Amino acid sequence: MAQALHFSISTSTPSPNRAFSKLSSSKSFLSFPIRRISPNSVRKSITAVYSDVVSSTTSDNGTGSTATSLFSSTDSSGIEVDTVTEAELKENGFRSTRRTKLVCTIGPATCGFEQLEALAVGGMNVARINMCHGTRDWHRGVIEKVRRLNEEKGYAVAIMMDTEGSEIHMGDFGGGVTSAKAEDGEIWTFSVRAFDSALPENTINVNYDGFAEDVQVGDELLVDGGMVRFEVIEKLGPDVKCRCTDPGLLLPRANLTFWRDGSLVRERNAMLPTISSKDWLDIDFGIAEGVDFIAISFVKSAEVINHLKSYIAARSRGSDIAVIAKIESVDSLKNLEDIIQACDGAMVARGDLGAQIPLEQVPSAQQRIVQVCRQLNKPVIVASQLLESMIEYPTPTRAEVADVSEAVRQRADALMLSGESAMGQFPEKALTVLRSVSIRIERWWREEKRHEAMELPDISSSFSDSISEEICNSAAKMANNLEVDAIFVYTKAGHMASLLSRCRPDCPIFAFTSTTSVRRRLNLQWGLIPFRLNFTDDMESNLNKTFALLKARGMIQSGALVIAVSDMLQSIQVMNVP
Ligand SMILES: Nc1ncnc2c1ncn2[C@@H]1O[C@H](COP(=O)(O)OP(=O)(O)O)[C@@H](O)[C@H]1O
Ligand SMILES: C=C(OP(=O)(O)O)C(=O)O
Ligand SMILES: [K+]
Ligand SMILES: [Mg+2]
Repeated sequence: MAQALHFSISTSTPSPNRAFSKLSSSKSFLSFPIRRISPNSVRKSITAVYSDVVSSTTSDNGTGSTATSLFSSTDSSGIEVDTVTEAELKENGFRSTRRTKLVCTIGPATCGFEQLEALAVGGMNVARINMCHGTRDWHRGVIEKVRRLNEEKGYAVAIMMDTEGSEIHMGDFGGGVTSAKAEDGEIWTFSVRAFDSALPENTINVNYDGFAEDVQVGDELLVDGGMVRFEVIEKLGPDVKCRCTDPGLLLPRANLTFWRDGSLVRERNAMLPTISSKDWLDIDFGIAEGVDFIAISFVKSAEVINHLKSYIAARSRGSDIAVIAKIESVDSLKNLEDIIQACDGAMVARGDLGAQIPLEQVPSAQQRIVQVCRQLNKPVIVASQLLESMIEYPTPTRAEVADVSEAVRQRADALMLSGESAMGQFPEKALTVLRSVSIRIERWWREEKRHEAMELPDISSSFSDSISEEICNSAAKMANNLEVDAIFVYTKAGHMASLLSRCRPDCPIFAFTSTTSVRRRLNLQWGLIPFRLNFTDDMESNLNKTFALLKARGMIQSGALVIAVSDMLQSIQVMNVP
């Protein structure tokens, strides 16, 4: 098969601008010669066409839901983008758009339509529902409201369903009790008994039947990774009596770990399946509801991810639910590379991770997970306790702001709120803190011109993929060197968009996709501004159409310098907006 690369230059109407002076004065920013076709030409479009690839690249599986946003329902040839991004682009231009994505856990504090809308306005890209809590009907209600929000108001908020996993945790308190305080020295009973009426005082239900057998007198029992600690003092049949050694607040369904002689007791845990029978029912629910992401708790190995992916593929033909591996156990760290390779994205689930490894090792684990994900081109979310104090207080601690900054500086794809948005008193304020800290840090490194020199390994498995990868690496580098205003990528399944995101360029990446579900999924990835747009294989007409639509809405201005990349034509073009 002939696999030739052809480079061509196209020309268009002259207009004096920055690009021209840059292009004509630059030494040679590309390794191949650029032939001037017309001395008058100002717009140069350098196109590398690899024709054999056109048909074999990404196929558009799944048509996605037929979104009828207010902005497009009257005109199928229109462009769909959310009002927040539109306003941001109009007011601040390209460079100031936020690159780090934001995930909010939805709970009682945020499950109303107006509350969800306020989060969307505040920059929520993904709504997470945690199947540890609430009923399926409750979660269905949230999904419906997010869908309605997307359809009525033009958002593309994606839904992530997080499974419970089969780790050991406390039950609900019953009787509408939402928390309990354990005081120093108090005796509490942890029981596997099935209580038919209200729980006796200072009693906690444990979900794992083997609990009373597994623990030993003298063991240390950690609630929620050490937020509250107990010492086991006596075993009485199904009841385990414990003395509180570190007081604190007990929350329903908090995770339990037990430690013996300073190490985590894991033998029995290891026999529990990663995906429990309840999780499978929740997964069926997620597939039926068409969620965008399914996050799997306590992943131990790549096999479980592969298993789930083939299950989803068989169950939902053509759907593109992405599987997110939660890295929150010792085993998941041991098998990190294999797990990341197998999944579609990962979460640094610091809550449980901090209960399984010493706390002082969590930051280096986070750094490693973020780096491996970036190298293997999988989106990564940094989660848990980012703004924990904001569950109760309207301002974050300085330490929390520093932690958020560090995750942004590591160029994680996304930051996540848990309790802060699910049941805290200041969900919108917490989101505002994530947003403003992200924007500030991102601006800072652009001002300092800190391009990151991370070694990105080749990850392609075919020659065609290698071309896409090289094009994206080059386009991102060109974008930085030429200081372009934006990269445009026309992408069917989102692959080219994610390869560009992986390079973390200085400018935003406008990702145009014809599929609503792909648009939602791209919402999790760093630096991507996903638009839904019908486009063809004719790049010239795609670009003209895009420029016209974006200009009409005031989202770009004439003269802006843009690099366009496409996965149909495998091309790079540099041009000014006419
Ligand atoms: N669907 C829900 N219904 C009720 N409470 C919830 C729900 N989702 C989350 N929460 C509350 O928010 C807290 C933080 O959420 P999250 O971090 O997702 O769970 P967990 O603390 O179990 O790891 C939970 O402990 C719980 O109190
Ligand atoms: C995000 C986490 O998982 P969950 O909230 O489901 O425990 C975590 O442990 O940090
Ligand atoms: K969970
Ligand atoms: Mg967890």
